[in-house]
Amino acid sequence: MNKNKAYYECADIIRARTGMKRFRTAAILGSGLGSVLEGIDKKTVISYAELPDFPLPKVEGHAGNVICGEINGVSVVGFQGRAHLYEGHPPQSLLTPIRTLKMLGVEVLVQTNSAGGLRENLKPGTLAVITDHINFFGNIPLTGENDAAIGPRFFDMTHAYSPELIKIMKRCAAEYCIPLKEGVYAYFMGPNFETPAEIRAMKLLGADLVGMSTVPETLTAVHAGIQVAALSCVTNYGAGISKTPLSHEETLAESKIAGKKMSELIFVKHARGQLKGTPVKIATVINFPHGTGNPAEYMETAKQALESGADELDFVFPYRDWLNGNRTVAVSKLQSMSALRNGRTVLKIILETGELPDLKTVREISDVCLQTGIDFLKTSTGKTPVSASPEATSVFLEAIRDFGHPCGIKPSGGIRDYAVADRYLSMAETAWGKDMISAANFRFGASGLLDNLLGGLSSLHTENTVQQDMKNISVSPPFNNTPH
Ligand SMILES: O=P(O)(O)O[C@H]1O[C@H](CO)[C@@H](O)[C@H]1O
Ligand SMILES: Nc1nc2[nH]cnc2c(=O)[nH]1
Repeated sequence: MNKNKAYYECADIIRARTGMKRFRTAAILGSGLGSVLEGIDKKTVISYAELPDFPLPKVEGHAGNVICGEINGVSVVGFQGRAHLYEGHPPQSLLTPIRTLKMLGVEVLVQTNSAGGLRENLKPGTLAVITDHINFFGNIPLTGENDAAIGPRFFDMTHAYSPELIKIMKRCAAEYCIPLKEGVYAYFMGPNFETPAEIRAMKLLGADLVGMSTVPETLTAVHAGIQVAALSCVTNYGAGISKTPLSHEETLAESKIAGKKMSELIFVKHARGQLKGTPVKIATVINFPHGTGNPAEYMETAKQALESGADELDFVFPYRDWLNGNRTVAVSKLQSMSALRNGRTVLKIILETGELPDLKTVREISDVCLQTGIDFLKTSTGKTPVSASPEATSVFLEAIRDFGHPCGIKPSGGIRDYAVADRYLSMAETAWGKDMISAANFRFGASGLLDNLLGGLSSLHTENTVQQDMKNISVSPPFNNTPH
């Protein structure tokens, strides 16, 4: 093998920067899907620009970073974005990323892409596993001199997309309730989207999906003996089927939603794996941050989160519906979310009190939430100019007192120091009695607060006493019975 090839050097750089010798699994994240690996453990980010001969993506939605780390203890190398031939890269330049993976020991490559759907059931937002592809464009990375040390001159493509990996993907999707379709991907070089006649022709030929990527990488990986799985996120119907003109903006907007769905699923599941056997609870936000999400999508996300092991859901109340006079719509969305819970789910409702016009509205929405039987009233997302306020918290406390059934409160957003936190805590103690406050009915939502609190506490107590205090907070009973 020719040791001067750039992919040796790229692999050496990745090994040196990460301190990891070998990676078993790799992922290529397509248009708008780059965020899928953001939350992996032991993350190292390396720009493609630091790697010799690595083709740099020139199109929006392809960040151009290698992200390395671990998921559930498995070493993973991910490419945030890819170069496409339509950007003007010589076909052979696409060998470098895949052969770098080969040099790193990668055995399985999972590709993702954004694609057009050619069938009714492949509508925007659908995820589909690729079972095979059609490629009429001869200009692929493997034309030219063959490197026999990597793979043979002629190679078999009968099972280009590993049947074993397809089975595993389908099994995982079923296990985690992810609707997953399948299809044959037709490769067009782009950069134009297809004509309606091309789409009709592709349908006749047996294609289900259409896109401008993935195939060059699949060919290069199969040649190198790497197993390939590929997942399309359908961002639009193909030309002529779609009612609107196609655009990259649409691709990015749709893939952002699906990408979020993919990563939420991966990371709730991941968090459950990491936290197995510990008392730490897993919560995820739903309909976040504006409360204006598509119900079909956020219900699906919530369902998947629960299936993946989430303990708690923080649902943003559709307050804009409410403020626009669509109160019934807002209440029905709340009820649907509440109905999704299993026996142990804790449901917190974020009212976004800083966006509500007055305290009367805070009270009206609090009452509706309490009647729905939710577990916590939470003030804010932290994403609006006004977050938690003592006034809104006081309305929560009154509403819960008047309702007569246990429900917790969670002031959230903008609470950064001990003194402010203490004020909220004192309000709850006055309303409910000091001994009645526990983690089951009083929480803070403030990522910046913990260090400040621990700092404050440790100046008053020894470390052991602090731990004892924290334990006491979480075990003392809330009301006569726990929140439902
Ligand atoms: O396949 P990826 O790179 O995900 O992106 C797809 O979306 C872009 C068009 O909007 C094209 O690059 C097409 O191939
Ligand atoms: N070629 C092609 N690529 C896409 N990427 C996202 N949608 C499409 C599409 O309809 N056609």
